[in-house]
Amino acid sequence: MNIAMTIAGSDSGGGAGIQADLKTFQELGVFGTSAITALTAQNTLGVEGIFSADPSFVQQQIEVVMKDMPVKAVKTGMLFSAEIIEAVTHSLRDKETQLVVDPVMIAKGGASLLQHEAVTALKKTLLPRATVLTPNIPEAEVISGIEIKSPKDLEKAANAMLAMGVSCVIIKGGHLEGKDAVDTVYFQDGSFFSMQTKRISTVQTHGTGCTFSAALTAFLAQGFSLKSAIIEAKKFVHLAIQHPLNIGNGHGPTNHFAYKKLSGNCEVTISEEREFSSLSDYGHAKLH
Ligand SMILES: Nc1ncnc2c1ncn2[C@@H]1O[C@H](COP(=O)(O)OP(=O)(O)O)[C@@H](O)[C@H]1O
Ligand SMILES: Cc1ncc(COP(=O)(O)OP(=O)(O)O)c(N)n1
Repeated sequence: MNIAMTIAGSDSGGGAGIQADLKTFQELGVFGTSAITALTAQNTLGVEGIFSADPSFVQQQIEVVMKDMPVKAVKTGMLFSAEIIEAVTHSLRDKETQLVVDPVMIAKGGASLLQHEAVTALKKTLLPRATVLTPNIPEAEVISGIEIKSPKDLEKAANAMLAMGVSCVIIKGGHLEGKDAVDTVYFQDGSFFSMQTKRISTVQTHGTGCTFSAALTAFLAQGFSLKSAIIEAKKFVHLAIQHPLNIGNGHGPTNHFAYKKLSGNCEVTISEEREFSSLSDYGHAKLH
């Protein structure tokens, strides 16, 4: 049995965080373990409370699991503070496991899930250890310090993040407008591809980033190559958005059952064209 770990915050509403990650692992046939960094009191309308875990207890959760079980891939989500980021980095120091860092900063409702001063710790300690970094556009701007207004800016921001030591950067395009949802993928060796699905018009998008990074982690734990794991994760999140469960009165959760139910049947267009010539509407996409 392949084992994965999520190091993230709990979402009491079940659509994001630890809950989304474990549901995704389960649907993909991977045994899920977890280290909880914070509890949130949250529903589809927003986050009403945050209770941080003690950094030493986050470290203990990771180390107790890892000394007993062969965890093949790890993802991080909400890490909340510099102290928790340092504890996580310390716990993973001698481990060879692949690491997906989803640099969760702000929830859809506007609540801050990462303290402002923790960004430096994220960049200096955790990113050099990461296999893949999965920022959305606003997170990519904060981490890279580059304002993203065009596809050229995306590349500049990705290069700035690759220079921090991460092996692969996926800049997610959920926050753009345009008829397609385009994510761009950059590697240390200079190679690149973009992946594109039809943008779905919906408010049922709570936890899309968590679900995408959890699916990527699950495919890596199963031994998929990095490129195929990324593409399958895109299919998983697309189908989860496309077949909503319609729960709650705000941004509802995505449907983690859809990928398995539909046997992963989803069209993704892959392009290695850096000039985005095949992504005709991308240059016109507007940022939120
Ligand atoms: N409306 C949508 N239609 C199709 N795909 C989407 C939509 N919104 C987000 N996605 C996809 O979901 C994944 C998560 O992206 P995003 O929503 O930007 O992350 P985050 O939750 O971190 O803000 C990406 O693969 C993105 O392209
Ligand atoms: C506990 C917790 N972790 C992460 C998030 C944010 O998840 P994300 O996938 O980025 O989704 P949205 O906030 O954009 O819906 C969260 N809300 N709670």
